[in-house]
Amino acid sequence: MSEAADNLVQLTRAGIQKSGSWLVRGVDLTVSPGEIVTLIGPNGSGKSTTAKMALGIHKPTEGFAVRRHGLSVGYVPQKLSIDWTLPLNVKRFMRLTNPLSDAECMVALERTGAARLVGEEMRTLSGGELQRVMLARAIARSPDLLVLDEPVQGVDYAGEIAIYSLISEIRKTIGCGILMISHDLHVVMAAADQVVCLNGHVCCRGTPSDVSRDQNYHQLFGTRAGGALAVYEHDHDHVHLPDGRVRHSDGTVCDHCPGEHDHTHEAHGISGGQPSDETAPHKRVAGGVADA
Ligand SMILES: Nc1ncnc2c1ncn2[C@@H]1O[C@H](COP(=O)(O)OP(=O)(O)OP(=O)(O)O)[C@@H](O)[C@H]1O
Repeated sequence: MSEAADNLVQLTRAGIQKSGSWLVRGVDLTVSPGEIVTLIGPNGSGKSTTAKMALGIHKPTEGFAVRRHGLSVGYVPQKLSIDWTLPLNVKRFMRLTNPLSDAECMVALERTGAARLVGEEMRTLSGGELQRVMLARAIARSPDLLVLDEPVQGVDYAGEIAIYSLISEIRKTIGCGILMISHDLHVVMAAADQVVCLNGHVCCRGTPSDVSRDQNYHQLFGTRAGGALAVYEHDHDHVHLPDGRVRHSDGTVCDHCPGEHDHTHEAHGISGGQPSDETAPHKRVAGGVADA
């Protein structure tokens, strides 16, 4: 079987023109099973339009969009067109477009950590809860391809990390390919296998570290780019030495320290250099998000 035939979706020189203007043009893109591809770019750069070409919602004006035969897709759109004044609980929402059994609803909600919300009114959910419910609805039928348009909107920073971790877990358990859109640069870059940076056309592309070093990426995002490709660092005010002792930031060393050490969690750009010796702060990737 050819490589192309293994792809869930493939865009080739794809573009969309409306009223004489190109919304996006010349996009080459593939998503394979188990792969996370992230579209980044400023507002209006064509991310949603590109995703909609991949989904088949928009037909390319030029180029091609090819989906694998019989492809099943789960989609979390950027906006829901729901009248929030009407009563609608989570279970009914899950079934709006999907004839799911109670058990199927619960399995999907459990997978996204939202089972306790099943009887809640949609309009009362927090940003993070809403995203988990939308994810549950999208994965309820174990799709081959999951398309997520801004999956962390309305979610605070800690919640973002949890959601990206969940997305990474979903990719592993379901084995689906994921096309994800974000204009956030920080954690999302580290969560992807491939990054496609759009600005009406493909500005640059590659692995997260390729893109973070690309001149075009830096020109597009300026100073924001420097802090991108964030991994979730766990910084300590102290260093654990190889012999088990602890050295504090003031240079003092002790054999055993009672009480808690101060730990802070921050996102840092990978380009800032990798810690390499025992003096480096402990470092881990947020929730295993960057695990390929
Ligand atoms: N149906 C349409 N008709 C005309 N123009 C459109 C249509 N849909 C999108 N556009 C325009 O195409 C451009 C790309 O829009 P798109 O929604 O794809 O961008 P985006 O990168 O997803 O933006 P954002 O980050 O703000 O969500 C924008 O200038 C938008 O106004």
